[in-house]
Amino acid sequence: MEGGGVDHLAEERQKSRFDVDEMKIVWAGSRHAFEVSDRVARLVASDPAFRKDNRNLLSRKELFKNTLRKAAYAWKRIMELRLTEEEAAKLRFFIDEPAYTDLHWGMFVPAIKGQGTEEQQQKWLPLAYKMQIIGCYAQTELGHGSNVQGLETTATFDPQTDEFIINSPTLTSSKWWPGGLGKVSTHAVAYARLIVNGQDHGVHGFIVQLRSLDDHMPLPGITVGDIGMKFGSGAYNTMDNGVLRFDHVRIPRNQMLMRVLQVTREGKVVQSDVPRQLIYGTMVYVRQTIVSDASSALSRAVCIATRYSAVRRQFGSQKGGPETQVIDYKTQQSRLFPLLASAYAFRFVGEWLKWLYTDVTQRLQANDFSTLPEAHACTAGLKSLTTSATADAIEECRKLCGGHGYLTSSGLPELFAVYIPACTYEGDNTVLLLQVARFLMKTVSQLGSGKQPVGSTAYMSRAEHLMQCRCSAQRVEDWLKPDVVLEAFEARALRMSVACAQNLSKFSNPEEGFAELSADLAEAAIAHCQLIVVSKFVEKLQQDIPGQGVKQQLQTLCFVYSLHLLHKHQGDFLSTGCITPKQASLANEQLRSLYSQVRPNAIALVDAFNYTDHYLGSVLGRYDGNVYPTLYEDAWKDPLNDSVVPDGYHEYLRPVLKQQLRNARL
Ligand SMILES: CCCCCCCCCCCCCCCCCCCCCCC/C=C/C(=O)SCCNC(=O)CCNC(=O)[C@H](O)C(C)(C)COP(=O)(O)OP(=O)(O)OC[C@H]1O[C@@H](n2cnc3c(N)ncnc32)[C@H](O)[C@@H]1OP(=O)(O)O
Ligand SMILES: Cc1cc2nc3c(=O)[nH]c(=O)nc-3n(C[C@H](O)[C@H](O)[C@H](O)COP(=O)(O)OP(=O)(O)OC[C@H]3O[C@@H](n4cnc5c(N)ncnc54)[C@H](O)[C@@H]3O)c2cc1C
Repeated sequence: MEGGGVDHLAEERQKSRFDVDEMKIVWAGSRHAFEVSDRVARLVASDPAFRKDNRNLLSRKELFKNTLRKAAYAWKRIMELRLTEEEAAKLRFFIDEPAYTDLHWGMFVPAIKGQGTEEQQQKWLPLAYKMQIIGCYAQTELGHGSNVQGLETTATFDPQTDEFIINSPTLTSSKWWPGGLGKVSTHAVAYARLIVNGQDHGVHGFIVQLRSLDDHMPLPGITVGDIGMKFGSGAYNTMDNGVLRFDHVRIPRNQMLMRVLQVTREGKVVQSDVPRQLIYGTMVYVRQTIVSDASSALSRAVCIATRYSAVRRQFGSQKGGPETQVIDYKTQQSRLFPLLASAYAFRFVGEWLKWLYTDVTQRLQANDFSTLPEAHACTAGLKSLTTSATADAIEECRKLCGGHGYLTSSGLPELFAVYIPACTYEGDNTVLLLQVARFLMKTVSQLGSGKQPVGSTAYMSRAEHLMQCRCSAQRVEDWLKPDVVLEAFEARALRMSVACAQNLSKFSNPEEGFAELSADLAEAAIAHCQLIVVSKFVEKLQQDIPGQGVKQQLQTLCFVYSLHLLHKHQGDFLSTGCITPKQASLANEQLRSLYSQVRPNAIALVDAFNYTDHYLGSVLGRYDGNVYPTLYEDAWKDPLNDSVVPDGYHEYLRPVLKQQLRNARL
């Protein structure tokens, strides 16, 4: 992608045995998606307004103002260039800076679309689309985040005035965390307990104006501000996560989002035939997008670590020749290549999840709610699995880059700091796994009742076979048979779920049992989610994939992903009797051989992500591999090097040195 100087990785690029340009298209999802992405990436990289290499040097105030500037400029460019929604989303992606716009477009707008009536959508969406109002998603409170039903903010209907009174009755009911709330949003979709005639109808969404559209001052009864610095110096501090308190704020009745439940002028509460879980619908949408984001963050870290591993040399010089590239160490390969394979695996499962989400949305519009539980379980489970794996992987990539990985200029510390809250926001990952476990226990309990499991649990319909089958792998090559691998993952997932269900049945109180067994249940949920990822990778390979050697590379990566998981979790596979110790050892032998096949293609496989140097933001991951001179030059740019003798020398250093001198003389 980058052009110019000497390419230190040219030799590596020549080693590859597949058509990188075709792989770029597979990675992007289609030729059209590739072209859009490539064009917008170049647009951002070439515009100095989107410079980001100074983020760590700015104070919080400067950083935030800089983000406001970028967002305004981005919006201006979107208008000037008449960018489509797809192009605007790519623009945001390559600008690579969390901002209030994420919550406006990613949660406020979808909440109104998903939970508002036609009339409400017609009123609010045009304003939001033109950014004449800016909104956030104010659900979490100081006292409750995971337990949404435990929220304390109230929305009490006043029949006299046809209004709701929004109130924060306690300190713990203060809204806490919503992005874009602290300093920017003019409006919020705020979640509050609906109280009508003294009766509590649970949590619902309300559109509340927070700030004046004239001078941006908070409206009467509103207390609002930023919650303070977060992990890392630049990182997520570009976002104004906020605190919000309501003191009996009045809003018109028609600002309650009423697709699920209506409150009439007379104060009658009318339940529509839409299930109340739709109130959680925005979270389902965002969890789905987070899975695709995981493959982006992971591929970015892997790209940096892979390129640098090919540049970096340590030990092994023969007769004064060059030392060994660290990428040639088997330990480096066994740590790095599964992460490379995971990036591709998450990409494909993300594509599938997007399809599933689109499908469920279309069904919901036609009042078919049957696939909602499946969509919830898949989005929750895959969000949890992919974000946990990605957060761990970014840190692993830092370690794979040795000492230089710890430098800000490697790009990895900031990526880590920005990424890790994904394990918490949109649902704590453990809480989400337990949602999947509930879904699995329900499915297992219905086996044999005549109700056929469908979708991601369809494999459970072969329970009789999967509970007793023995893995057929007898030779190393057998682990390259998709059916053999898939069956091992299916049997493991089912047996772990069934074991949990059997243990649960020993408890007279199911909720007590669920709490007691929750650690095992979370593991069963992970096994199920890993199976989904493996099976979607295998399905991807059944498609027609053009390009010389492209499909073969993907096959290799698919087996690296699967066999690496099998090796890592071999305790599960062995204890459930899905494979024997001998078969585990054969699988590991196959894995080693696959690493050797990945090695010559590694650089080309990360080039296929088509990341610009601007987006990567890493000296170690530069396309041309020209790492050392750039590291050296960059060091001198640090403000500490502005003066040869540091500020503070005369006050704090010289006296100490002089003191030592006197002591030494004594
Ligand atoms: C400078 C740059 C400028 C660029 C400018 C460019 C401008 C233009 C750009 C345009 C494009 C931009 C695009 C941006 C896109 C960005 C994407 C967004 C980014 C997101 C950032 C993240 C911010 C974070 C936000 C948040 O965190 S919001 C808060 C999230 N909170 C949670 O997730 C809470 C977790 N808790 C829960 O979900 C629930 O409470 C619970 C499920 C854990 C428990 O709930 P409850 O107690 O009610 O439930 P039960 O366990 O009893 O279950 C009851 C039944 O309901 C089912 N259920 C539960 N949840 C759901 C669900 N979600 N859907 C369906 N069904 C659900 C259960 O299964 C139970 O069912 P059953 O009864 O059948 O068993
Ligand atoms: C960067 C960031 C941005 C955010 N943006 C927004 C936003 O825009 N809007 C918004 O409304 N919110 C936002 N949030 C809030 C976020 O959604 C919550 O923090 C998240 O849902 C987790 O909830 P919690 O903080 O209550 O965690 P807790 O539930 O208090 O979790 C603490 C610990 O308890 C464990 N735990 C909790 N319940 C259970 C259980 N039932 N079983 C087992 N273990 C359990 C968890 O696993 C965790 O280890 C944001 C958060 C962050 C960090």
